[in-house]
Amino acid sequence: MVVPSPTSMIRTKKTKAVGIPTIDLSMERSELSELVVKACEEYGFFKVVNHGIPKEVISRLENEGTEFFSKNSTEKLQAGTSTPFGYGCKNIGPNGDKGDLEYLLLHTNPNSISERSKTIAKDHPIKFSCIVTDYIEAVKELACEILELAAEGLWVPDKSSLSKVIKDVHSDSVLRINHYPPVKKLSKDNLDPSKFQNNNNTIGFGEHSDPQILTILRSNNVGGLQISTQHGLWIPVHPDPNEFYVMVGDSLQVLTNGRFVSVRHRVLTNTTKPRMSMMYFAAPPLNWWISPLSKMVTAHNPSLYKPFTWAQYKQAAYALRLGDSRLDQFKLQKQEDNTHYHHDT
Ligand SMILES: C=C1C[C@]23C[C@@]1(O)CC[C@H]2[C@@]12CCC[C@@](C)(C(=O)O1)[C@H]2[C@@H]3C(=O)O
Ligand SMILES: O=C(O)CCC(=O)C(=O)O
Ligand SMILES: [Fe+2]
Repeated sequence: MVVPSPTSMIRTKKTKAVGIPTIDLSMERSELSELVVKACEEYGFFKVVNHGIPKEVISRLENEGTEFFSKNSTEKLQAGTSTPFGYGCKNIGPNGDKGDLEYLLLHTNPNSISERSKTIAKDHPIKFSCIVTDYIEAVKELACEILELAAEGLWVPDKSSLSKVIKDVHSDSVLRINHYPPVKKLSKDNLDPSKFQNNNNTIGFGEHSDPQILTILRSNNVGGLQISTQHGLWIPVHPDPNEFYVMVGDSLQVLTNGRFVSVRHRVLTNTTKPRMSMMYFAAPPLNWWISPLSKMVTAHNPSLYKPFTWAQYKQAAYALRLGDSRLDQFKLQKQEDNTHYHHDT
């Protein structure tokens, strides 16, 4: 069932109610797949309930995050600075983007996790590594389930055409744990009403879309996340520590030939409480080609994008600023005959 969550309901100037869809995964499959497609088309964002991920899998990772971020900065820096993996503070990405946060960015490859665990959790690396791996396995399953429902709802002949990409052992998926300390100070910047709707807050994580296929997000009970509608209206997302939010990434927008939209989002900091969020960014292997699924391309609906590999897209993303529309450089001109750019599925 898609229900607008009351706390995220806001009214536009036209007094139209907008609410973030909530999808109950215990529902009947054919109905579910339609709801997933609808939410991905309208918002590129939805909440899932009855996801089946045990509470302990989530709380163990949350406790590890709390323990890590409560260390002093010298200790945290010993985890290795984010280039791109490791510990980062204030700096987001390589091009000068700043946020009021600190984070741990980990590749989901098991060898990479066990290596990083030795510096992140020096006194219990094996336990840390198991907790991170268990969480990743659980959210990967959830991401696959959602991608299979999406494929079913789109009537793609091979239901696993999207999920198999992130199940691949060479998948380039990433886990990020963000910690936003409370920010009280009012700077000149956040008094500019053209920039932010809530001028009591500073930007924790600037506006952007995620480049990957799908993001599975979970946070503690502290809000701050906002999503942008396709009309540019910012909607606050109510925090729910027991549930997950799903975001369509740029790559899924391309795979569906623009039918699904990657959601632009940002985080405003809280003035009193720290926010902690965990994101699993489901990505293909580096050498994997991203282009619209053949089912999504017809003579009337030609391909909107030039094919590119995930490595090429990542390179483009890392060359740009956080908020840049990095898909623009892969868009095809409308008049070109581009029906042949698609995957054979
Ligand atoms: C400024 C940047 C940070 C980012 C890489 C980028 O150059 C542009 C995209 C950013 C983003 C957003 C989603 C999660 C993330 C890990 C990713 O893959 O792309 C971040 C990158 C990052 O924080 O390093
Ligand atoms: O911290 C959050 O809630 C979202 C952060 C985010 O968008 C990101 O890390 O890509
Ligand atoms: Fe994001």
